Amino acid sequence: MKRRVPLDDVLDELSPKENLSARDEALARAIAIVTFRRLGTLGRALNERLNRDPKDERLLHLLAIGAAQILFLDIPDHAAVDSAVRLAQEDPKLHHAGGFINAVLRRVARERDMILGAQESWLDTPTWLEERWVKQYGEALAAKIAEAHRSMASVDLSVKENAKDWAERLGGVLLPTGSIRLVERTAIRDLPGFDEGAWWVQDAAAALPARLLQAKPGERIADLCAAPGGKTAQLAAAGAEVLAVDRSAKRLKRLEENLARLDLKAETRAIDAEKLDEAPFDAILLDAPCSATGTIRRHPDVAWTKAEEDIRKLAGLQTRLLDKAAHLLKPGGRLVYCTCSLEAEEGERQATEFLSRHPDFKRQPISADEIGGLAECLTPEGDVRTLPCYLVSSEHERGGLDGFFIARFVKAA
Ligand SMILES: C[S@@+](CC[C@H](N)C(=O)[O-])C[C@H]1O[C@@H](n2cnc3c(N)ncnc32)[C@H](O)[C@@H]1O
Repeated sequence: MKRRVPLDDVLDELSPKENLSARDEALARAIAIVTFRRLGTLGRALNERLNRDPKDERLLHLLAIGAAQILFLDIPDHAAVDSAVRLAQEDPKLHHAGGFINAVLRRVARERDMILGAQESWLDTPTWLEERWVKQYGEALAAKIAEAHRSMASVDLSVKENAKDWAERLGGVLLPTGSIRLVERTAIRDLPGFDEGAWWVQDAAAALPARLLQAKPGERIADLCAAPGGKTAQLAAAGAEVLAVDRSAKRLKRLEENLARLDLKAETRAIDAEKLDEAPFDAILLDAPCSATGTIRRHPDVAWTKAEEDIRKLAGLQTRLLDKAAHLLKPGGRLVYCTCSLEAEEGERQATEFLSRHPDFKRQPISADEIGGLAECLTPEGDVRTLPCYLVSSEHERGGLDGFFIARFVKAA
């Protein structure tokens, strides 16, 4: 959080060094994720139970991860307390703090019901994001977004074909948008169809942009920010000849591995899309880099590692990539722009400003039928705006959608 590095990157760096087993790594990840998800609740619970402000930051961190396990994970209280005390004892600066940690965490365990009973919608959201979302979505909807971020996201799959059959085989639910939602938590690699590459993990909202591009067999399509390749896979599965571009060679390698498992083909190019020089394409998908505030359910660290200035910088990059995409498109070609952000600067505003900069482009409004009838996800302009509090169903414990903005444009013939 201090270095403002995404949790996944930190864990990727630490796991090999610490030589963790897969089980321990999964536990470490779960503890870190829930600590970020409930950081506000944890901070308040601890503050109210500390009669002095601990000077040592690491002491606070140990208390927070201990309290996160006690309050939100299926870990016995004594194990959570013990591991926090042991970690303190191994630290020369904190070895004297064992008794204090023990007392505070045992009190958290005793007062669990009181802590969990007093939950306000906004407690786990940084103020700067709360202010933005209230301004953009209004008080009531914004509070629902904040509440949705408290729950884990569901696991959704995109299939190459026969979605209905696969939903049955996997014991999942076929969503109106065509994705399969898994009802029970399971190890993905052990599920039928993984080894044969019949499906891939992709949030139901993330599956919409490529579908809305309506790729046809043989069309030449550029996916300008392609890795790790969920959308490239959809375009290739539809029979298009895809050029998958990404600035990161490392992420593009993951895309290649993913496509190999799925037995799908695409040409790949590790290059900054702003520098791409190619003959014009029939269609372009631009899933631009963004603040990712639409994925906070999956990556709760985003809320605490991103800042307002990131949104400004990323919006500038999105604008440049949109202009580049406009240039790379054939007359009559289609462009789908999307970001997994809840912020208007990265979505609605980009679309409006793009149309005023490019009079040769028109918006091609999206209809409810194209997104499984989810009319609540359509803006008055005909763009798509999904939110984590949409598509929640009582049939399965976990619901929701990643927060995406999607607009579709056509270049004049
Ligand atoms: C939102 S992710 C793409 C996710 C991907 N479309 C999918 O569905 O799996 C954005 C990607 O853009 C890449 N990126 C960022 N800036 C770029 C640039 N200037 N040119 C090309 N790729 C870029 C990042 O490396 C990252 O992989």
